[in-house]
Amino acid sequence: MSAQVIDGRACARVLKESLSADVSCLREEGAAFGLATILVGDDYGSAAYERRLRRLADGLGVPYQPHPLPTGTSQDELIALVEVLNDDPAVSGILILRPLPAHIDEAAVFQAIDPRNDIEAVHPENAGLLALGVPRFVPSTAASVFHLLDTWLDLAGEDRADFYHRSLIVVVGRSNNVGKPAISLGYERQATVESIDEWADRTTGIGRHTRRADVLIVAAGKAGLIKAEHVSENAVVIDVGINPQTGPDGRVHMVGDVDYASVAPRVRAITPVPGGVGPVTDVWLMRNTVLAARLLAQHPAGDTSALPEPTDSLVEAS
Ligand SMILES: Nc1nc(=O)c2c([nH]1)NC[C@@H]1CN(c3ccc(C(=O)N[C@@H](CCC(=O)O)C(=O)O)cc3)C=[N+]21
Repeated sequence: MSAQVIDGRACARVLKESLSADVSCLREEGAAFGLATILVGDDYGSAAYERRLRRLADGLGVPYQPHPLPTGTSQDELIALVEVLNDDPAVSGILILRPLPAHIDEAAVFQAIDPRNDIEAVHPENAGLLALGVPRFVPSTAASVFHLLDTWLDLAGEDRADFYHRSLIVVVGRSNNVGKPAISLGYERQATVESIDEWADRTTGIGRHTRRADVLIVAAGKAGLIKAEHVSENAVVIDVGINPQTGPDGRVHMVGDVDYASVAPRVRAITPVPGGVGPVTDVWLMRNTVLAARLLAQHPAGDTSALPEPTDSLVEAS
């Protein structure tokens, strides 16, 4: 039996339609909104992602400001740009692409973002709210992982609450932008959550942990890390990895952290790369940009003493 393929592109199309309606609403209301991205240097994955966002913003009619900066940009210059964007009424969401060059202290830059514009929840206030289970913004990649899971459960006729409640979710990778938020979202669903990284068990290997997973979320950034021997037959596998790899034809293409050819025939369901988590992430970021506009409309610039209480309506679509 081969796994069910969880179709990220189809899922993204549905999200995009409802987002289109939200964008029209914002326009009618005359609300200012838009996405600003900052890309320092020329990281391959970040540049590819930035191009995707540019196209999507265009297609949806979301005003888009790209800010490409040279690798040598200083931390002070970067923070100065963030402060300009914080005060720009035409910017509701700010995305700083990672990784930043080594001479820049990421945490210092993230702290400079106005929490109301912080659509990836990298500012300590928003990261803290997420960890406490009352998120203002849910970071787009982790949000997409659980949106795909929720949607697949509905299609499979599984009761969401019951499924999560009896499931062990194993998250491979502990990054601030994917692994840690995914753990929080798993907790929120009352699942049992285990967090490991690729070094979790140098002597016995990661299989001892991953083989027990009902849901395996892989965000380690290592091509082909998860092979058939690492998964159980009932597992639902979500592959967050997007690793550039040069094919025999000399062209670069993206591969996941899961060795799809060996794993897919063995498990219950799996997301492909490309066409899995990635396309949903793109749309979710736009969605957060629209949510940020609503938040800003309620609390205009200068009103920093009264940051809004996070509410459910600003967090989850369904
Ligand atoms: N602060 C920050 N947040 C990020 O979320 C972030 C980042 N920095 N830096 C770069 C990586 C990369 N990333 C991608 C997201 C979607 C696709 C995507 O949609 N990929 C398509 C196409 C892949 C292909 O080209 O074959 C797919 O998976 O189907 C790709 C890459 C987000 N990143």
